[in-house]
Amino acid sequence: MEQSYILETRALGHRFTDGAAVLNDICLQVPERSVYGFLGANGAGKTTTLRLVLGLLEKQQGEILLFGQPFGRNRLQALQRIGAMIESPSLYGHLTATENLLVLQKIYGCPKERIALVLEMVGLSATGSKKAARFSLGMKQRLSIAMALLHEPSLLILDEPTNGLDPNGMIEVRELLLSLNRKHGITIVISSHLLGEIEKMVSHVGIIHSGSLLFQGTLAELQQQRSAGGRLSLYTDDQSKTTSVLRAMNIQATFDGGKFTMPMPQQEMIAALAKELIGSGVSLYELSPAGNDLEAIFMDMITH
Ligand SMILES: Nc1ncnc2c1ncn2[C@@H]1O[C@H](COP(=O)(O)OP(=O)(O)OP(=O)(O)O)[C@@H](O)[C@H]1O
Repeated sequence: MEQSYILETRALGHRFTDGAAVLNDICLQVPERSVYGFLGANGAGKTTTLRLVLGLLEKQQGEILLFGQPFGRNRLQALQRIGAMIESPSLYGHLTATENLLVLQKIYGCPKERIALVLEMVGLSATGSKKAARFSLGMKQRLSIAMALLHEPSLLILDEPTNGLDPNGMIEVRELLLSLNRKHGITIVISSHLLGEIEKMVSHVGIIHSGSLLFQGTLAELQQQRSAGGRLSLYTDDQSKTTSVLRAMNIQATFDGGKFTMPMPQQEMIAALAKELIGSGVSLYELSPAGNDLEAIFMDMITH
């Protein structure tokens, strides 16, 4: 059975006036109830893609499908089901959290009760008469997310919501998004230029570089892709004895920065290597995958 996507783009392309193409053939596939991390360095094309998806930029090339329907035809119905935060949050600094939400509630015409509900969802119920201008950046981000949630969207599109946050603020936003996804079943598309910031919350990843999608799949698939070409790192107390053991076992390794690295051997070979080293009186400090974290995968993909 063909998988259905809550958001799909087909061969999406874009070029700003007089400029070179900034998006080429972007085919995003965002499964329902996923947390989709849209990753790319500054200028890769994330914001442009998301603006096109939200109809904030006029589509030039390709197709956009939202909730299984072509975007152009069902624009308003689709937008009513999407909450978005593109670039920095725009809040009224002289108003409280509730007052900021009241402004939007009147525009959307949604029930007033939603205000207390979304404040609860983002953990801002207790901010009372405090004006938004006096909120921390993390609180401002959460208020913006509350605003995006007011009309009960089933898809949330957030452009770099952790930008500029300190580690605590990032954890706050991450936990909030995870609970929105798990408890309320909201599909989330979140863009970031830092994989480390979002890898703990995403189920799917799309990596964009210079306007082209380099990878798309589950987080596990991304990790597998890396392990296939992975390396093993070895750190011992005795370089010369270790070199002899490696030679005797016919393992090609390089020595750099106090550690040996080698192409990832089969599991049995790793066990045999550990046994041989210990048997030769070598102290084994570390035997682990090298450069296998997601940040390394990401850097590897965008530099090759
Ligand atoms: N209004 C515009 N006019 C001309 N070029 C633009 C415009 N907006 C973006 N660009 C260019 O399009 C490319 C993609 O920009 P975009 O903002 O989509 O990247 P991004 O991945 O969101 O990066 P960032 O993380 O810096 O926001 C960049 O080269 C950018 O300079």
